Amino acid sequence: MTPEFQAYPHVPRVYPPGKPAGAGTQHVPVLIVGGGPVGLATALGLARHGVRSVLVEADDGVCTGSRAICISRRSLEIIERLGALDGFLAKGLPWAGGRSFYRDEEVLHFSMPQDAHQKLPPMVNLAQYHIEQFLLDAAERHAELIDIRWQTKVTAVEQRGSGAGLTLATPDETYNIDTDWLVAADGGRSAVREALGLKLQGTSYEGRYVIVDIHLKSSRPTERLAYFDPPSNPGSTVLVHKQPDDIWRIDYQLRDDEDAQAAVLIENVAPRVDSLLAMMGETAPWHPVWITIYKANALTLEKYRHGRVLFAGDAAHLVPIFGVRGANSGIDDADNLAWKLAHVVQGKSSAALLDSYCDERVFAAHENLRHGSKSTEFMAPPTFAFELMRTAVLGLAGKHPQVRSLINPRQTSAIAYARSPLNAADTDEFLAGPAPGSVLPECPLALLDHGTRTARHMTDLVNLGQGGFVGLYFSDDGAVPAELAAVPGVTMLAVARQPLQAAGLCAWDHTGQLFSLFGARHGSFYLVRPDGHVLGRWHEAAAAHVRQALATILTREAA
Ligand SMILES: O=C(O)CCc1cccc(O)c1
Repeated sequence: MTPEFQAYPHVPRVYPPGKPAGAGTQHVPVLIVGGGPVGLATALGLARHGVRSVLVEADDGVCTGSRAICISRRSLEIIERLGALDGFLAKGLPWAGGRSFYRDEEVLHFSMPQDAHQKLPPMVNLAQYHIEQFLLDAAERHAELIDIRWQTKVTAVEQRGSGAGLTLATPDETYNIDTDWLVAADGGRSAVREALGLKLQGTSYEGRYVIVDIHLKSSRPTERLAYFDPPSNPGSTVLVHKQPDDIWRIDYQLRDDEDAQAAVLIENVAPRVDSLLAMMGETAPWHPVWITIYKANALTLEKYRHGRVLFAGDAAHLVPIFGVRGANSGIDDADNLAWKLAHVVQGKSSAALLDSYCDERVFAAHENLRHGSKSTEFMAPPTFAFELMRTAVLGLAGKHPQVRSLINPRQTSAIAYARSPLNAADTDEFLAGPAPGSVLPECPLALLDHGTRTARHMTDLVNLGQGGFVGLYFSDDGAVPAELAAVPGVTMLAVARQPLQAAGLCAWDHTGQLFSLFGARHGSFYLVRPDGHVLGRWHEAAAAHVRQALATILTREAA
């Protein structure tokens, strides 16, 4: 019998059409198109700096259907800075690894980096409507800075030297709006990208996957399960992920000769799900919730800055789902863009800073596409040669651990901007620690704030900068030299072996690990950007080094 569809256990709020702020053409400093995770994260990032934005979204609320499902540790770090983490941790299902099977043999058991240093799980699973809802809840707490206009479509974009003019249409009216800066976070079918006549470049893969969300009660742990040529679905590749609320995501590969329209019909999906669940030993009744079809794309724009228009997320790049770099790379785009755009809007930096958004995030997209393409070529071999290689690897992996790394799904991880034009190149030799452009390694510490001690982690220190730069001065006793403490625009903290002379904020290395993790000695100094990437580091830092590194960013000449 064909199982009955069930609704997702989430009833999204329906918002009325947004309204223009008054009569005539309104002028706003920043207009964000797209109310998905990337648009919301950008608006929240700007709000953190006190920058107002108008966000327009074509739909009447958060998305229906579950799209992205895996949020990485790096994204969670960013989301914490945006003030939205609690819901992600309360609702999301944490996981740290997975298993791959070839026919009926387990050929890989992988773990993502996870140790006692970490504050956040390597990954949490939750539906995209949850992701959007938690970000939206945070945005609604900043209603004075974020003006969200639902049911608002972009029908025309005119680029100007000083910004852009847009025509917006709601079911009730059409109006014009001018903006100094336009952020296009309007997804894979971006209306802004279309209006500007820009094209994504790269590879579109032919292999098709059916994506099914089902409702199923099961006490299985949360892990990534990949089945290659399983007895339940011979010749196919199947991925299984657990989501909150007894929802399960199943992705299975279609044969080349299968008809796409027929493939998404429940009568054709149900037998495959039945046989998969039977193979897995799942006996509880299940119900389909959502079915769609997917083809992997590895595409990007060549530039993400086009004058006053900035592209982010799927509007800028389309990354294969395998390895979960889609939503996660978009959240990273938003994090990189928001502080830079805020600096420009507030007159602290010239518009040229936004070229580094393009440099860094286009570089990141190419890294993501490289890994995502390798994963796709393994999950859905595009040619006979790839197929042959995969069969050989899977056949050998059971007995030969050396080949197992080729099956590893290459899950997303933070990207180091090793060649960023912003980096202050190393002039001192560091034997360990994050190089300029890298993110901070995680480690527990004790934060002392004028005598009060709290348990914290390294990445929490980025938040103490309240959107600005943070200086970490490694010191035996917790004292920071007066000339460093006086550098404007930097929240200065001592990282102390023993906080005997600590005045103000001090990170006490109470477990004795921080100095070696950072390759630091007494006097070493790390300058950290608002997005947690290292700008520069020195063993004997002078205020002049820090001022010079900041000057690359905090210049006010017109671009
Ligand atoms: O585990 C993977 O590599 C992909 C998981 C995933 C992510 C987003 C959508 C989807 O259907 C599966």
